This record gives sequence, C-alpha cells and structure tokens, in this order.
Amino acid sequence: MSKVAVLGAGSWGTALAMVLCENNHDVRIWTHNTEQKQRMEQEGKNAKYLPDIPLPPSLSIHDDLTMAIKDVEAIVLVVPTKAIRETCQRLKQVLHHQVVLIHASKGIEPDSHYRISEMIDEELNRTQYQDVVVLSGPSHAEEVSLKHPTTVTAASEDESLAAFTQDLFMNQYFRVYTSTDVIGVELGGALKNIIALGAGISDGLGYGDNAKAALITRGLAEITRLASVKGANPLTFIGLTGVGDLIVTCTSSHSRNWRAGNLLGQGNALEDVLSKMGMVVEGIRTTDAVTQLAREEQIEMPITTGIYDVIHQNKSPKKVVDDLMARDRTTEIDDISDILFNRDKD
Ligand SMILES: NC(=O)C1=CN([C@@H]2O[C@H](COP(=O)(O)OP(=O)(O)OC[C@H]3O[C@@H](n4cnc5c(N)ncnc54)[C@H](O)[C@@H]3O)[C@@H](O)[C@H]2O)C=CC1
Ligand SMILES: O=C(CO)COP(=O)(O)O
Repeated sequence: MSKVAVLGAGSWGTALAMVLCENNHDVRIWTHNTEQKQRMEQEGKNAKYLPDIPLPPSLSIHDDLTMAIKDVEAIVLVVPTKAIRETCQRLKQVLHHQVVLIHASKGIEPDSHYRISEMIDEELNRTQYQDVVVLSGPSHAEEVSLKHPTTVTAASEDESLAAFTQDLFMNQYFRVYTSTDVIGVELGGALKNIIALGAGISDGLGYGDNAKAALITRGLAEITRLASVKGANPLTFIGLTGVGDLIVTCTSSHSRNWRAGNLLGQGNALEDVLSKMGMVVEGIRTTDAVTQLAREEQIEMPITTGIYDVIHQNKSPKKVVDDLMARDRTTEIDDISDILFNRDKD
C-alpha cells in the first residue's frame, strides 16, 4: 500500500483517485476550491464532474495542500494545463521530501510550447521529485469511474518509475502498459485534442463517418509528423496514446473536445461554446500552441491550421472543410515513410 495524493478534483482526478482507492492505497484528493471540498464531503460524490458516482469512503478530501501531500510516496498532478505552473508553484512551497511525480494532464503551453513535464521541470526542484511519469491513453473519466475496461500507458525515462506507476494503478479494469517515450506519450495525449475538435466540427456540420475516418487518419499523420520532429518515436503513435486516444476522443460524446467542436460546427461562437461546457476543453489552447509551433518548425499541419482559423479567424467550418478537400493532389504515405525510415539516419 502506498500513500498517494491526487492534485486536481475534476473528472479525471476523481476517477484516478477512485482507481487508487480500489487498489487499497491511502489516497488523498486535493481541490483548490473549499466549497467543492465541503460539497464532496457532505454529498459523498463529486456532483459537478461525476454526478452519479459515489466516492469511496476511504478517499480523504483536502483543500489544504500541506495536509494532502503529508508523507506521500507519489503525487498525481491532474489539473488543466493552464493550472500546472500555478499548482507546481504552490507545491514547491510545501513539498519537503522527494516523491514520484506522475501527471495525467493533456496539453501544450502556448508561447513556450512546453509539454507538461517540461513545465514541471522548470517549476519544481529535483530534490522534490525523482522523475516525471506521464499517464496517458484512451480513458474517459465517466467510463473509468464505472470500472469499464480501460488501457493506458505510463511513460518515464526512468523505467523503474514507469513500472512503479504501473503497479500503483493496475487492476482488473485498469490495465497499464509502460513506455520510455515521454515525448511521444505526452504529445499524443495533447495533440489528439485538436483533432477531436475537428471531428466534432465535422459531425456538427452533418458530415458522416467517412469524413471522421479521414480526420482521424490524416490527423494522425500530421500529429506524428510534428511529434517526430520534436523527438518522439513515431511508432508510439500507433499505440494507445496515439491512435488509441484519437479514436476514443474523436468518436465519443464523453469528449469535451468533441462536444465543443460539435457546437462550433453547428455555428455557435467560441465564447458561447466554452461557457456551455463548464469543463476544460484543452484542445483550444493546444491548437494555439501547435499552430505557432508548426509555423516555427515549418511543418505542414493543415487540419490544425483549419481548426485555428475556425476558432480565431472566424472562418466558416464548411469553408475549412472545402479548403482541406481542395488542397493540392498528393501521395498518401510518403511523408510517413520518411518519418519511419529516415529517422535514425542523421
Ligand atoms: N476527463 C477525462 O476523461 C480526462 C481528462 N484528462 C486530462 O486531465 C486534465 C484535467 O481534466 P479534467 O479533470 O477532466 O478537468 P475538469 O474540467 O473536469 O476539472 C478541472 C479541475 O481542475 C480544477 N482547477 C482549475 N483551475 C485550477 C487551479 N488553478 N488550481 C487547482 N485546480 C484547478 C477545477 O477546480 C476542477 O476541479 C486535463 O488536462 C485533461 O485533458 C486526461 C484523461 C481523461
Ligand atoms: O483525454 C480524454 C480521453 O482519453 C478526455 O478527452 P476530453 O478532454 O476531450 O474529454
């Protein structure tokens, strides 16, 4: 049994805390919102995020970070990407022993283009954590909280920490694989959110399964292209955190990114969409970050650019699809072959 703190009490933090309780660990969940803590304690559930799911009686709920992390062996950081730095800065003040730092968030920071592990490295001291482990994969909180079979990947440059995380979380309904490709696993989780916005937009326009299969497949091609330039193993993208997470996010109405895209495709303005969602839609900021990055690295990402134009340039979703369909004729596999077969040549 390990002592573990989960920082972030939204849908995913709550579902992961429940997996850890199921595995008989001593689990504390931390929220920055005192009212939410009180409601969770009074109601025995996390009403806003997982309204029908009772919380395990063994889960302790905290709004005091010092108490939440007291003597823990591992910390699971699972706040939205835009709150990662702020949460690490709070943690830096109160964490006086070394922990295993696991994060389960999916995003890229605009301007810096940092992955989450890079933000953590910048904000915390190495005396406070051994190394970062990324936990990612096709895993909607709504289904994990119902104990439906789910598979994810724990990636760390330190294989022993990936294996520690596998042991911590793995059970009969939550299967964890390990990987050392931190860059690929983080980028897969973050970049699929952009393509899920696109899949939602396509559905919102009334297009069908052919269009969605095209978006998933060509989306996979462009995110693999970018990730490979950034140092990921392209083969990671045929795994759970690549194509696996693309499938689940592009095809499920649980996905906030898909739902936001769907509303955009129906002609709603971005501000109205975001106020209706009431939960984090990571793909919006990640689209900004990746559009900047693709421009800087001169990588062709036509789907991402089209989604950026819908979000920020007021371009009509229908016109974006028409323009994607009218791009110059090209071959299908050449660029992916280049990535796969030329990557070790330099
Ligand atoms: N919901 C899901 O099924 C999955 C979500 N994720 C990722 O997990 C991360 C968190 O997502 P969710 O839990 O779904 O979001 P959510 O929208 O359900 O909840 C976000 C939580 O973060 C808290 N929060 C917001 N700002 C904060 C701050 N400054 N400091 C501390 N806490 C703050 C909110 O109070 C709320 O409890 C995201 O990066 C998401 O992509 C990953 C896999 C599955
Ligand atoms: O990452 C997820 C599933 O793997 C959740 O996706 P959304 O943030 O779009 O709901």
